[in-house]
Amino acid sequence: MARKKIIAGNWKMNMTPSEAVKLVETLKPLVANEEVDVVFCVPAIDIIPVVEAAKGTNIQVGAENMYFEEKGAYTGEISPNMLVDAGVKYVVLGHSERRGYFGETNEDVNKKILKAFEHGITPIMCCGETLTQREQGVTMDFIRQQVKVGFQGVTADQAKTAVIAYEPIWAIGTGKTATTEQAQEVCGEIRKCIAEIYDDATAAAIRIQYGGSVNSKTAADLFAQADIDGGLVGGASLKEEFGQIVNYK
Ligand SMILES: O=C(CO)COP(=O)(O)O
Repeated sequence: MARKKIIAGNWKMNMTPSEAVKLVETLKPLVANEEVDVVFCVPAIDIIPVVEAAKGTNIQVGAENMYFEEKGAYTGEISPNMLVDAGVKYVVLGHSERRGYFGETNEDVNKKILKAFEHGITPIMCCGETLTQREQGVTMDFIRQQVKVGFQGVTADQAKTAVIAYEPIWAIGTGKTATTEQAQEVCGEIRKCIAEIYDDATAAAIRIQYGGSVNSKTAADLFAQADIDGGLVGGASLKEEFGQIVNYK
């Protein structure tokens, strides 16, 4: 069965709650497309107003992070239950900004992925290499490790529903999109890695996005690649352009 494309916006640390509601109102008619899954991953404080503003539309709401404990003395963190109760369906985990600025390890990401599944939230696990790693030819070794550790203890049935976002760090926020060939090559390798960990059926079901300076000009070519099932979009998800990306065909 063909995989349904999933096109997600990652707002990062942008949009106050009132700005968020305005943006949803603007984008609502533009992102209408039942053929793809449309997800807005928004800052924690925007989740409740965005869920409310998106009611009755095809927009699903995601979080940008989540903690791996159920509750308790973890000042500043957000639990899976809180997200579920607020109406969240997806959570971005292991974004390179969280790994880079906040020290998240593959092991942390793994704990979060397991917790997300336990609560019925679909993880969007990010992976991707730095420019130095690409130049050194260790891109796939690095990503394989991120995927292997990230998915430790995840069952095949869970993995089938997961989303992996391949985001080369050198392409994030730089305006430098990976070429379609580069993006397809790595996404194809990630799918092979899933086949090795699980089996062909799991590899065929899991959705793999590309992220890194995706825009309305590059989306169609990227999303037409055999192993690219959509995108994780930063900057362009905050603009009307996101409507063109969702309706890339
Ligand atoms: O990090 C990204 C999405 O998670 C990509 O961000 P940009 O689309 O702004 O490059």
